[in-house]
Amino acid sequence: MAPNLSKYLTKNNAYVVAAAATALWIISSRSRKQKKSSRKISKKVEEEVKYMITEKKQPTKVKAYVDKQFLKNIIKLLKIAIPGWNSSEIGYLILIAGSLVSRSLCDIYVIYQITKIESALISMDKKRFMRQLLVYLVSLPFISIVNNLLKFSTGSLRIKLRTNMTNHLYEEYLKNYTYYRMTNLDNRIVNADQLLTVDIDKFCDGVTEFYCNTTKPFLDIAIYLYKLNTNLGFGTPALMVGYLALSGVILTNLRKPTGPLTVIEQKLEGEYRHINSRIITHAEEIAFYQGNLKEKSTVMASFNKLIRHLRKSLHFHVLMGIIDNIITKYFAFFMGYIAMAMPFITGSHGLSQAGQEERQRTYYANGSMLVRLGQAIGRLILAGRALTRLAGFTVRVIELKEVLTDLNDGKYQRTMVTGSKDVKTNEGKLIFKDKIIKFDKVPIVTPNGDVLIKELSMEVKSGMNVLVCGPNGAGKSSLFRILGQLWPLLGGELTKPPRNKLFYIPQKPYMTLGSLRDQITYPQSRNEATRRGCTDSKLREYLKLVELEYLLEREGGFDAVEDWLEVLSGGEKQRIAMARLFYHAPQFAILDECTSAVSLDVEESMYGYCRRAGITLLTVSHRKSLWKHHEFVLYLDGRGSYTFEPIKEGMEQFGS
Ligand SMILES: Nc1ncnc2c1ncn2[C@@H]1O[C@H](COP(=O)(O)OP(=O)(O)OP(=O)(O)O)[C@@H](O)[C@H]1O
Repeated sequence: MAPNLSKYLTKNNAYVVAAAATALWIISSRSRKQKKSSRKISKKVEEEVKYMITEKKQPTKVKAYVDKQFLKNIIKLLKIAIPGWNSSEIGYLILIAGSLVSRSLCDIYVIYQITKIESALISMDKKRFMRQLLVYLVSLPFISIVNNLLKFSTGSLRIKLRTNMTNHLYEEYLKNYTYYRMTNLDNRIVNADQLLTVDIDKFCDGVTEFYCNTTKPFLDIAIYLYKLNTNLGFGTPALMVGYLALSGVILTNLRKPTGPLTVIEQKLEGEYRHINSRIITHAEEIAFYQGNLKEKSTVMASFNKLIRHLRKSLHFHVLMGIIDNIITKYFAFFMGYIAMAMPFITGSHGLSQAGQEERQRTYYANGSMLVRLGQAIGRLILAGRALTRLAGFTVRVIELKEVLTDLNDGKYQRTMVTGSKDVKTNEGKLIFKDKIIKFDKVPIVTPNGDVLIKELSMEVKSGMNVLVCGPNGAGKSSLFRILGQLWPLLGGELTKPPRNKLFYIPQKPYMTLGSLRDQITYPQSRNEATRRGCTDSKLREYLKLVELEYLLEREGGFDAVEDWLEVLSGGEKQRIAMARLFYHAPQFAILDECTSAVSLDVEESMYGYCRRAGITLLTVSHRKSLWKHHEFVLYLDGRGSYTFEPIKEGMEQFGS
């Protein structure tokens, strides 16, 4: 067991080591100089390029330690990931423990079997040697199956945990308008995509890894302690366990920065991904502006920030790795020798009476077990490292979970523009009633707390189209965000039809992933459309009304699947949105400058159809041509005042 190191201490070896160390020192000092100058440049670029919304926030200290709070948080998350005591997840946990026990037992069996083979060999007993070798050979497939059973159970558990977490969080995220509110009303979470995809996965990986890394060593330690205690007495294993406890405490304290480093790493990864995805989304606009160099500087600033952090993290991990190695590997061996020597030196357990061969056999069998005990202790201490990293992911996922819960309860948190007041949420009264929209002293306030209109009162009955106009930034879209329940109702009383009877067509047309049919029936699926009794010939009629029938021939029918946001022109997308409106035929429709790219004659026929179909329109538009389709006009002056009156002959018409 004892390695003989002195044989390596030769003069030639000393020269080689000294030369290697000098070369290493020269290379590392050169690269340090280069890194310093490149870091200076990248830091300068970074300071010039301000790109993330969070940079407005006060820097907060990240707390992600293995402490009481971590325990509370992880229990909360595990309750989601493991739905109950009789769930399949518990089954997998038991299966993992079972396969770990079997693996440890297999290891012990292999130790004994090899000792028996060696003993037969030393005794020159050919028959016994062949028999033991055969027994060993026969047992090999079984041992291999046991080892891979562990792989299967850990893999399955990981998938199960991820599925449960993802289902739960998406359920919350895509409930009502939470996904909208997370980015528009609350600014605690910046890159929800990173959290929902990567961080959840890493959290589940961390949990599974930690469970395996601790269960196996725990079981190993229990089994080996029992065996060693019976073979060599209490002193030997007790010394090792004492060592485990002490080194665990020291390392947990030294590793404290791992959690916060992980949180920052994931945040920076999220920022970097977000900036990259923006380039993909807005490739055409950037290309027309030839904005590649500007985009490159932004993306590189984000990348450099990430790399600087990763480098800092790497230095910390390397340093910790050195300490970990010393404590968990080399010093553990040192302690192992002392523990093993105890019964031999003191002569306890009758070893002084035993013969040379018996002492040798005891040494090999127990020595191997002690090595494995040392390894198990080392692994347990190293599992602490995974735990500190898991603390980082736990902070990220729990923050997402808490923000989702808050948003679903109507609670928002936002860093306010200096000087603005905190926004109180949902203090107004919402009444659902068919065929009427009535604002009664409703304040129009932005999520930043800026009051656009102190109190708005107006009543729109079915059949009375309203044109909404006013300068940019007056609050036209904001008014509809409150009507559409995206923004909170802060006061007064709002009467409106239920959500499904009010349809909103935004300034930027949205096309979903899917077929041409899906674009018209969005957000309803094909099955829902069929259930409603909608046929393809009806859909063709809607396309004809907006003069898009040619798309059917061009794209290959209603089932054609394309990236419609890319394939269709601006005007075509707006016309599809109108066809969508005809399909849904709501009581009221809000048209927020959604026909700006549509030609006048098509616009004319679209408004005519809405009138015939009994869809009441609230239109935001700067086009004079639309006045004739409306009975009332709401004018917001941009300074906090408004007028709401019927459109009369000879009235001054705003717009172009
Ligand atoms: N999510 C938001 N958070 C904070 N402020 C916002 C938000 N959305 C809009 N605002 C602000 O509210 C004000 C009104 O915006 P709104 O979009 O309602 O204007 P609008 O009258 O529709 O303008 P336009 O004619 O340019 O579309 C603007 O000053 C805008 O900056």
